[in-house]
Amino acid sequence: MSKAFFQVDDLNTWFFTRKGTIKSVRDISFDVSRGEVLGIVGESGSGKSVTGMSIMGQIDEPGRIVSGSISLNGEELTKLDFEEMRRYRGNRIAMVFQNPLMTLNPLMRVRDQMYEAIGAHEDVPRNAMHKRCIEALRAVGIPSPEERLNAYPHEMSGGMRQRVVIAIALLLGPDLIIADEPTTALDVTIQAQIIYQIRRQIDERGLGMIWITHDLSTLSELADRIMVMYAGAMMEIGTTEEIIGGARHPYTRKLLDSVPSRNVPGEKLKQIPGNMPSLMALGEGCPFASRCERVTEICREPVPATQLSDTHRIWCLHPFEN
Ligand SMILES: Nc1ncnc2c1ncn2[C@@H]1O[C@H](COP(=O)(O)OP(=O)(O)OP(=O)(O)O)[C@@H](O)[C@H]1O
Repeated sequence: MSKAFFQVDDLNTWFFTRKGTIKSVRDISFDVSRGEVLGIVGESGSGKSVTGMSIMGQIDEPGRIVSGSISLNGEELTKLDFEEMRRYRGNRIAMVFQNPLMTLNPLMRVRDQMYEAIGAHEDVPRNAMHKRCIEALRAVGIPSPEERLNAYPHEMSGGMRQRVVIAIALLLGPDLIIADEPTTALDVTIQAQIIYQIRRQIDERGLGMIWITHDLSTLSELADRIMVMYAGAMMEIGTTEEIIGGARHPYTRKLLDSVPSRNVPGEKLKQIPGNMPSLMALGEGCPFASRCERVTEICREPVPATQLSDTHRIWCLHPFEN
Protein backbone atom coordinates (compact mmCIF):
# COMPACT_ATOMS: atom_id res chain seq x y z
CA MET A 1 0.00 0.00 0.00
CA SER A 2 1.20 3.51 -0.80
CA LYS A 3 2.58 5.87 1.80
CA ALA A 4 0.26 7.82 4.10
CA PHE A 5 -0.86 11.19 2.69
CA PHE A 6 -2.92 12.05 5.75
CA GLN A 7 -1.59 12.08 9.27
CA VAL A 8 -2.87 12.93 12.75
CA ASP A 9 -0.30 13.23 15.54
CA ASP A 10 -0.97 13.50 19.28
CA LEU A 11 -4.30 15.24 18.75
CA ASN A 12 -6.07 16.61 21.82
CA THR A 13 -9.52 18.21 21.44
CA TRP A 14 -11.18 19.42 24.61
CA PHE A 15 -14.39 21.28 25.51
CA PHE A 16 -14.07 23.96 28.18
CA THR A 17 -17.53 23.98 29.76
CA ARG A 18 -18.66 25.77 32.90
CA LYS A 19 -18.83 22.43 34.70
CA GLY A 20 -15.28 21.47 33.76
CA THR A 21 -13.01 20.40 30.91
CA ILE A 22 -14.28 17.51 28.77
CA LYS A 23 -11.27 15.75 27.27
CA SER A 24 -13.08 14.27 24.27
CA VAL A 25 -9.97 13.35 22.26
CA ARG A 26 -6.69 12.56 23.97
CA ASP A 27 -3.33 11.94 22.27
CA ILE A 28 -4.74 10.34 19.13
CA SER A 29 -2.27 9.45 16.33
CA PHE A 30 -3.02 7.64 13.08
CA ASP A 31 -2.54 7.93 9.34
CA VAL A 32 -4.41 7.07 6.15
CA SER A 33 -2.93 5.98 2.81
CA ARG A 34 -4.38 6.34 -0.69
CA GLY A 35 -6.94 3.66 -1.45
CA GLU A 36 -7.28 2.85 2.25
CA VAL A 37 -10.33 2.77 4.51
CA LEU A 38 -9.52 3.31 8.18
CA GLY A 39 -12.41 2.38 10.47
CA ILE A 40 -12.79 4.13 13.83
CA VAL A 41 -14.92 2.15 16.25
CA GLY A 42 -16.03 2.61 19.85
CA GLU A 43 -19.09 3.02 22.04
CA SER A 44 -21.14 6.19 22.14
CA GLY A 45 -19.15 9.08 23.61
CA SER A 46 -15.72 7.63 22.86
CA GLY A 47 -14.67 10.65 20.79
CA LYS A 48 -15.10 9.33 17.25
CA SER A 49 -17.19 12.23 15.94
CA VAL A 50 -15.05 14.83 17.69
CA THR A 51 -12.03 13.30 15.92
CA GLY A 52 -13.85 13.69 12.57
CA MET A 53 -14.98 17.23 13.32
CA SER A 54 -11.45 18.18 14.41
CA ILE A 55 -10.13 17.06 11.02
CA MET A 56 -12.86 19.10 9.30
CA GLY A 57 -11.89 22.19 11.32
CA GLN A 58 -15.41 22.30 12.73
CA ILE A 59 -14.87 22.33 16.47
CA ASP A 60 -16.77 25.29 17.84
CA GLU A 61 -16.76 27.05 21.20
CA PRO A 62 -16.41 25.94 23.95
CA GLY A 63 -14.22 23.35 22.25
CA ARG A 64 -10.85 23.61 20.60
CA ILE A 65 -7.89 21.62 19.38
CA VAL A 66 -5.58 22.00 22.36
CA SER A 67 -2.51 20.39 20.79
CA GLY A 68 -1.38 18.08 18.05
CA SER A 69 -1.05 18.10 14.31
CA ILE A 70 -3.31 17.19 11.37
CA SER A 71 -1.61 17.14 8.00
CA LEU A 72 -2.88 16.46 4.48
CA ASN A 73 -0.31 16.06 1.70
CA GLY A 74 2.24 17.64 4.03
CA GLU A 75 0.13 20.74 4.76
CA GLU A 76 -0.68 21.47 8.41
CA LEU A 77 -4.46 21.92 8.73
CA THR A 78 -4.58 23.10 12.33
CA LYS A 79 -2.76 26.29 11.25
CA LEU A 80 -5.24 27.24 8.50
CA ASP A 81 -7.56 30.18 9.06
CA PHE A 82 -11.35 29.93 8.64
CA GLU A 83 -11.38 30.89 4.94
CA GLU A 84 -8.53 28.52 4.02
CA MET A 85 -10.24 25.71 5.90
CA ARG A 86 -13.54 26.42 4.13
CA ARG A 87 -11.76 25.85 0.82
CA TYR A 88 -10.42 22.52 2.09
CA ARG A 89 -13.82 21.33 3.21
CA GLY A 90 -15.75 19.65 0.44
CA ASN A 91 -12.83 20.19 -1.89
CA ARG A 92 -9.91 18.22 -0.40
CA ILE A 93 -11.78 16.66 2.56
CA ALA A 94 -15.48 15.80 2.45
CA MET A 95 -17.69 14.55 5.26
CA VAL A 96 -20.79 12.34 5.10
CA PHE A 97 -23.09 12.21 8.13
CA GLN A 98 -25.58 9.62 9.35
CA ASN A 99 -28.63 11.67 8.46
CA PRO A 100 -28.63 12.77 4.79
CA LEU A 101 -31.25 15.39 5.61
CA MET A 102 -28.59 17.24 7.62
CA THR A 103 -26.66 17.74 4.39
CA LEU A 104 -29.44 18.02 1.81
CA ASN A 105 -31.65 21.07 1.48
CA PRO A 106 -35.30 19.87 1.33
CA LEU A 107 -36.31 22.85 -0.82
CA MET A 108 -33.76 22.33 -3.58
CA ARG A 109 -33.64 19.83 -6.41
CA VAL A 110 -30.71 17.42 -6.31
CA ARG A 111 -29.25 19.07 -9.43
CA ASP A 112 -29.14 22.54 -7.87
CA GLN A 113 -27.52 21.19 -4.70
CA MET A 114 -24.88 19.42 -6.72
CA TYR A 115 -24.24 22.48 -8.91
CA GLU A 116 -23.94 24.60 -5.79
CA ALA A 117 -21.40 22.20 -4.26
CA ILE A 118 -19.22 22.43 -7.39
CA GLY A 119 -19.78 26.17 -7.85
CA ALA A 120 -18.61 26.91 -4.30
CA HIS A 121 -15.12 25.71 -5.22
CA GLU A 122 -14.72 25.80 -9.00
CA ASP A 123 -15.75 27.82 -12.01
CA VAL A 124 -17.21 25.15 -14.30
CA PRO A 125 -19.61 25.63 -17.27
CA ARG A 126 -23.10 24.19 -16.78
CA ASN A 127 -22.81 21.37 -19.29
CA ALA A 128 -19.56 20.18 -17.70
CA MET A 129 -21.24 20.38 -14.28
CA HIS A 130 -24.10 18.29 -15.58
CA LYS A 131 -21.76 15.60 -16.87
CA ARG A 132 -19.89 15.51 -13.57
CA CYS A 133 -23.10 15.16 -11.55
CA ILE A 134 -24.34 12.29 -13.72
CA GLU A 135 -20.98 10.53 -13.34
CA ALA A 136 -21.01 10.98 -9.56
CA LEU A 137 -24.59 9.65 -9.24
CA ARG A 138 -23.72 6.68 -11.43
CA ALA A 139 -20.60 5.98 -9.39
CA VAL A 140 -22.68 5.36 -6.27
CA GLY A 141 -25.13 3.09 -8.08
CA ILE A 142 -28.05 5.48 -8.60
CA PRO A 143 -30.30 4.22 -11.42
CA SER A 144 -31.67 6.76 -13.96
CA PRO A 145 -29.41 9.59 -12.76
CA GLU A 146 -30.95 12.10 -15.20
CA GLU A 147 -34.31 11.71 -13.47
CA ARG A 148 -32.82 11.88 -9.99
CA LEU A 149 -31.18 15.19 -10.77
CA ASN A 150 -34.64 16.73 -11.09
CA ALA A 151 -35.96 15.21 -7.87
CA TYR A 152 -36.30 16.79 -4.43
CA PRO A 153 -34.82 14.88 -1.46
CA HIS A 154 -38.27 13.92 -0.09
CA GLU A 155 -39.08 12.16 -3.36
CA MET A 156 -36.34 9.60 -2.69
CA SER A 157 -35.86 6.72 -0.24
CA GLY A 158 -33.42 7.05 2.67
CA GLY A 159 -30.90 4.86 0.85
CA MET A 160 -31.11 6.96 -2.33
CA ARG A 161 -30.70 10.18 -0.35
CA GLN A 162 -27.59 8.81 1.33
CA ARG A 163 -26.20 7.83 -2.08
CA VAL A 164 -26.79 11.39 -3.27
CA VAL A 165 -24.86 12.74 -0.27
CA ILE A 166 -21.98 10.39 -1.05
CA ALA A 167 -22.12 11.45 -4.71
CA ILE A 168 -21.86 15.09 -3.57
CA ALA A 169 -18.85 14.15 -1.42
CA LEU A 170 -17.20 12.60 -4.51
CA LEU A 171 -18.00 15.52 -6.83
CA LEU A 172 -14.91 17.61 -6.21
CA GLY A 173 -12.51 14.70 -6.20
CA PRO A 174 -11.45 14.99 -2.54
CA ASP A 175 -8.35 13.26 -1.19
CA LEU A 176 -10.11 12.14 1.98
CA ILE A 177 -13.73 11.35 2.87
CA ILE A 178 -14.82 11.14 6.50
CA ALA A 179 -18.03 9.13 6.91
CA ASP A 180 -19.75 9.29 10.32
CA GLU A 181 -22.18 6.34 10.67
CA PRO A 182 -23.47 6.92 7.12
CA THR A 183 -25.33 3.64 6.71
CA THR A 184 -26.45 2.97 10.29
CA ALA A 185 -30.05 4.07 9.69
CA LEU A 186 -30.42 1.97 6.54
CA ASP A 187 -31.58 -1.59 6.14
CA VAL A 188 -28.78 -4.17 5.90
CA THR A 189 -29.22 -4.97 2.20
CA ILE A 190 -29.05 -1.29 1.25
CA GLN A 191 -26.08 -0.86 3.63
CA ALA A 192 -24.25 -3.70 1.90
CA GLN A 193 -24.91 -2.21 -1.56
CA ILE A 194 -23.71 1.25 -0.55
CA ILE A 195 -20.62 -0.18 1.15
CA TYR A 196 -19.81 -2.12 -2.01
CA GLN A 197 -20.10 1.04 -4.15
CA ILE A 198 -18.00 3.07 -1.75
CA ARG A 199 -15.27 0.44 -1.60
CA ARG A 200 -15.14 0.48 -5.41
CA GLN A 201 -14.79 4.25 -5.52
CA ILE A 202 -12.01 4.20 -2.92
CA ASP A 203 -10.10 1.61 -4.92
CA GLU A 204 -10.70 3.19 -8.34
CA ARG A 205 -10.00 6.78 -7.32
CA GLY A 206 -7.26 6.09 -4.79
CA LEU A 207 -9.06 8.11 -2.10
CA GLY A 208 -8.52 7.76 1.60
CA MET A 209 -11.51 7.20 3.85
CA ILE A 210 -12.19 7.36 7.57
CA TRP A 211 -15.33 5.41 8.47
CA ILE A 212 -16.71 6.11 11.95
CA THR A 213 -19.06 3.53 13.46
CA HIS A 214 -20.28 1.59 16.52
CA ASP A 215 -20.44 -1.49 14.42
CA LEU A 216 -17.40 -3.73 14.05
CA SER A 217 -19.23 -6.06 11.67
CA THR A 218 -19.55 -3.29 9.02
CA LEU A 219 -15.82 -2.65 9.31
CA SER A 220 -14.97 -6.29 8.77
CA GLU A 221 -16.46 -5.94 5.25
CA LEU A 222 -15.09 -2.52 4.41
CA ALA A 223 -12.02 -1.40 6.34
CA ASP A 224 -8.35 -2.09 5.68
CA ARG A 225 -7.40 -1.08 9.21
CA ILE A 226 -9.38 -0.50 12.39
CA MET A 227 -8.72 1.89 15.25
CA VAL A 228 -10.54 1.24 18.53
CA MET A 229 -11.32 4.25 20.74
CA TYR A 230 -12.54 4.40 24.32
CA ALA A 231 -13.17 7.49 26.46
CA GLY A 232 -11.30 9.73 24.00
CA ALA A 233 -8.20 7.55 23.75
CA MET A 234 -6.84 4.88 21.43
CA MET A 235 -7.02 1.34 22.78
CA GLU A 236 -5.85 -0.68 19.79
CA ILE A 237 -5.10 -0.20 16.10
CA GLY A 238 -4.27 -2.77 13.47
CA THR A 239 -5.22 -4.30 10.16
CA THR A 240 -8.77 -5.61 9.95
CA GLU A 241 -7.44 -9.16 10.26
CA GLU A 242 -5.41 -8.22 13.35
CA ILE A 243 -8.41 -6.62 15.05
CA ILE A 244 -11.28 -8.88 13.98
CA GLY A 245 -9.32 -12.12 14.17
CA GLY A 246 -6.62 -11.32 16.70
CA ALA A 247 -7.71 -8.51 19.04
CA ARG A 248 -5.51 -8.35 22.12
CA HIS A 249 -7.10 -5.51 24.10
CA PRO A 250 -9.80 -6.56 26.61
CA TYR A 251 -11.99 -3.67 25.40
CA THR A 252 -11.74 -4.74 21.74
CA ARG A 253 -12.59 -8.31 22.79
CA LYS A 254 -15.70 -7.00 24.59
CA LEU A 255 -16.71 -5.01 21.51
CA LEU A 256 -16.31 -8.11 19.36
CA ASP A 257 -18.36 -10.17 21.83
CA SER A 258 -21.13 -7.57 21.67
CA VAL A 259 -21.61 -8.00 17.89
CA PRO A 260 -24.74 -10.10 17.33
CA SER A 261 -23.98 -13.35 15.55
CA ARG A 262 -25.37 -13.67 12.04
CA ASN A 263 -26.69 -17.16 12.57
CA VAL A 264 -28.95 -16.19 15.48
CA PRO A 265 -31.74 -14.19 13.82
CA GLY A 266 -33.05 -11.26 15.81
CA GLU A 267 -30.19 -11.28 18.32
CA LYS A 268 -29.52 -7.77 19.62
CA LEU A 269 -26.21 -6.02 20.27
CA LYS A 270 -25.03 -7.08 23.73
CA GLN A 271 -24.18 -4.31 26.16
CA ILE A 272 -20.76 -4.20 27.80
CA PRO A 273 -21.44 -4.06 31.56
CA GLY A 274 -20.65 -0.79 33.34
CA ASN A 275 -20.34 2.80 32.10
CA MET A 276 -17.66 4.87 30.46
CA PRO A 277 -15.89 7.13 32.99
CA SER A 278 -16.60 10.86 32.96
CA LEU A 279 -14.35 12.62 30.47
CA MET A 280 -14.01 15.40 33.04
CA ALA A 281 -12.47 13.21 35.71
CA LEU A 282 -10.05 10.89 33.96
CA GLY A 283 -7.03 9.67 35.85
CA GLU A 284 -3.62 8.95 34.37
CA GLY A 285 -4.18 5.24 33.86
CA CYS A 286 -6.19 3.11 31.46
CA PRO A 287 -9.70 4.56 31.10
CA PHE A 288 -11.16 1.06 30.68
CA ALA A 289 -9.76 -0.09 34.05
CA SER A 290 -13.07 0.34 35.90
CA ARG A 291 -14.84 -2.11 33.54
CA CYS A 292 -11.97 -4.46 32.76
CA GLU A 293 -11.86 -8.02 34.09
CA ARG A 294 -8.06 -8.15 33.79
CA VAL A 295 -7.42 -4.97 35.79
CA THR A 296 -4.63 -4.79 38.41
CA GLU A 297 -3.06 -1.92 40.39
CA ILE A 298 -0.57 -1.04 37.61
CA CYS A 299 -3.46 -0.16 35.27
CA ARG A 300 -3.89 3.07 37.29
CA GLU A 301 -0.48 4.22 35.96
CA PRO A 302 -0.05 5.75 32.47
CA VAL A 303 -0.17 3.01 29.82
CA PRO A 304 2.50 3.18 27.09
CA ALA A 305 1.83 1.91 23.56
CA THR A 306 3.12 -1.56 22.73
CA GLN A 307 3.94 -2.30 19.11
CA LEU A 308 2.89 -5.89 18.37
CA SER A 309 3.66 -5.84 14.63
CA ASP A 310 4.42 -3.15 12.01
CA THR A 311 0.71 -2.42 11.89
CA HIS A 312 -0.66 -3.57 15.27
CA ARG A 313 -0.40 -1.29 18.32
CA ILE A 314 -2.09 -1.61 21.69
CA TRP A 315 -2.45 0.39 24.90
CA CYS A 316 -2.84 -2.28 27.60
CA LEU A 317 -0.67 -3.74 30.35
CA HIS A 318 -2.55 -7.06 30.45
CA PRO A 319 -3.33 -7.90 26.83
CA PHE A 320 -4.71 -11.27 25.79
CA GLU A 321 -2.16 -13.66 24.34
CA ASN A 322 -2.86 -14.74 20.82
N1 LIG B 1 -20.04 20.80 21.68
C1 LIG B 1 -19.72 20.04 22.72
N2 LIG B 1 -19.68 20.54 23.97
C2 LIG B 1 -19.35 19.79 25.03
N3 LIG B 1 -19.02 18.46 24.95
C3 LIG B 1 -19.02 17.89 23.74
C4 LIG B 1 -19.38 18.65 22.56
N4 LIG B 1 -19.29 17.80 21.49
C5 LIG B 1 -18.92 16.59 21.99
N5 LIG B 1 -18.75 16.65 23.33
C6 LIG B 1 -18.38 15.53 24.21
O1 LIG B 1 -17.30 14.81 23.67
C7 LIG B 1 -17.44 13.42 23.99
C8 LIG B 1 -17.19 12.61 22.74
O2 LIG B 1 -18.27 12.80 21.84
P1 LIG B 1 -18.35 12.18 20.39
O3 LIG B 1 -19.59 12.72 19.76
O4 LIG B 1 -17.07 12.36 19.67
O5 LIG B 1 -18.52 10.63 20.69
P2 LIG B 1 -18.81 9.49 19.65
O6 LIG B 1 -17.84 8.41 19.95
O7 LIG B 1 -18.83 10.02 18.26
O8 LIG B 1 -20.26 9.04 20.09
P3 LIG B 1 -21.52 8.67 19.17
O9 LIG B 1 -21.19 7.34 18.61
O10 LIG B 1 -22.66 8.64 20.13
O11 LIG B 1 -21.65 9.74 18.12
C9 LIG B 1 -18.82 13.23 24.58
O12 LIG B 1 -18.70 13.07 25.98
C10 LIG B 1 -19.52 14.53 24.28
O13 LIG B 1 -20.41 14.85 25.32
